[in-house]
Amino acid sequence: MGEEKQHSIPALPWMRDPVDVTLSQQLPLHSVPSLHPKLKLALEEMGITNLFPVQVAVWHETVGPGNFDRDICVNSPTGSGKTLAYALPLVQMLSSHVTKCIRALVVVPTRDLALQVKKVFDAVASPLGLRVGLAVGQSSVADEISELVEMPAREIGTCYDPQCVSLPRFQSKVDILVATPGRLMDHINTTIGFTLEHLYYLVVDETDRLLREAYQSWLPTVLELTQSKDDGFFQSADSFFPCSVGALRTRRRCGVERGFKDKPYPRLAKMVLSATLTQDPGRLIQLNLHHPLLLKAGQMRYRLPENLESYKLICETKVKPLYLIALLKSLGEEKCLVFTKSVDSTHRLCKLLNCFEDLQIDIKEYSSLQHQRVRSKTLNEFRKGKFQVLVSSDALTRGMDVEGVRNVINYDVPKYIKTYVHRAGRTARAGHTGRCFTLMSEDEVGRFKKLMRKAEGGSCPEHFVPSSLIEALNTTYQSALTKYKEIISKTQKKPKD
Ligand SMILES: Nc1ncnc2c1ncn2[C@@H]1O[C@H](COP(=O)(O)OP(=O)(O)OP(=O)(O)O)[C@@H](O)[C@H]1O
Repeated sequence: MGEEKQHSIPALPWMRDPVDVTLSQQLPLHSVPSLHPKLKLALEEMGITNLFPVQVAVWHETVGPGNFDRDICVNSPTGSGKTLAYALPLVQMLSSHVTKCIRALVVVPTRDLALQVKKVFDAVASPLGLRVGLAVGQSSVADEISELVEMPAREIGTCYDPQCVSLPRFQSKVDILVATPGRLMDHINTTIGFTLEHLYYLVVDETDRLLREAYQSWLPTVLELTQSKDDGFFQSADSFFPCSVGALRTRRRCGVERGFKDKPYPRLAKMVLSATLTQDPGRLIQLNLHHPLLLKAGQMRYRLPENLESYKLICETKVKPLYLIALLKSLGEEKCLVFTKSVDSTHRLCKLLNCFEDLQIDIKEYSSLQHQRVRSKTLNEFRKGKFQVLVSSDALTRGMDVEGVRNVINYDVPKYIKTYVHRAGRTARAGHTGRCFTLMSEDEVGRFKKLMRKAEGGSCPEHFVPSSLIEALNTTYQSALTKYKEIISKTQKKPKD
């Protein structure tokens, strides 16, 4: 709740004077200073001709004159291109010195998001000879390990006892690791040969979400593991098996710490990003940021995408499904994402919608109750346009980039502006247009208006569905309701003893 409070002046001094990203212009690739020709080519193959403002600003602070002297915090709208904003400088900076060890770690909150981020990295990293790995628990641990760590050939008589004089040499197979916190911790705790000792860069995407949930203390663990050898942490040989680059001393970027009279010290360079970056000092302190620089879009704390139109649709609660169907019908064949308040509501709504006769709209459910494989399959089919409407709880709100989603519908009014920002942000991405409709009763209008005032671009006129459409669907709705109630009562009937 505390985080949702509107702080007009952030408590942290460095947050009060941000670089306004909206003042940067898009930049054609040929004008991007120092852009590696292979990276330029890779971007062109992705259909990218210009860098977006946030990408230009981050480039300037990392590869450009900023020289990554400060840790970078990015607060820019959904769909503004934050993934490439960090992927491009990381890939360019890592490509100058090729050695196989994990030198960049990107942590994201969910598996589907990690898969999406890896895809972006693959497109730009492989042309520069860099490999990207995944630690997300999509496959078995053994399969994942075999993709990440090169096992030493076992010779007769060798053992993996750390006390043993001739230690086996493990080697990382990847340069960049995209991970979710849970599986990352599994590898840290149990995978022999997995080390973050050589990490230069740490990216925490969807920072506010990741900082809210501690996930077995992943962040303090990563920070501790990547501390300078001078701190003595790595001097205990029995904590880790060395990798083949063990002799190579990681030369991280130097930062000049105040109070140490220009004495440089090795530091892990960090980038943290979100469309709704927390301002809570208690949360941000966990990141141990080095003279952080805030790159922010616009004046207000929350900003909606420029080409997003928000509408409210007022109806009585008991006829919400009918209005939803009428709205979906009126939107024709456009791809829509419908958000509900919970996993249960998603399931119930989907069941009810599928009781409508002759609806001629394909509707599927995406929920955390489903097995990951089912979820990923549903998402892939939705991406490919195999069905039109996906109903989801907030499991899908963060970061997911599905091409062609023209409409987002809030079946339930979001409680917080952050939730609205992330849900609505599944459309109107990368400069495209999009609409977000929120269904609500008269009673909810006041609270919703108050909520929307917290976001830049939060004007929200009323949308009307033609009453003729509502009337035409009413009979079908009544029979769908009856059918739905029958199904529910059947499933709830307990078997007799
Ligand atoms: N320079 C560019 N030119 C054209 N398209 C781009 C460019 N950069 C990114 N995109 C596209 O914009 C879309 C949104 O990018 P991305 O997913 O990185 O946004 P985001 O800011 O991380 O959003 P969110 O906050 O929702 O995670 C993607 O489809 C991506 O391919």
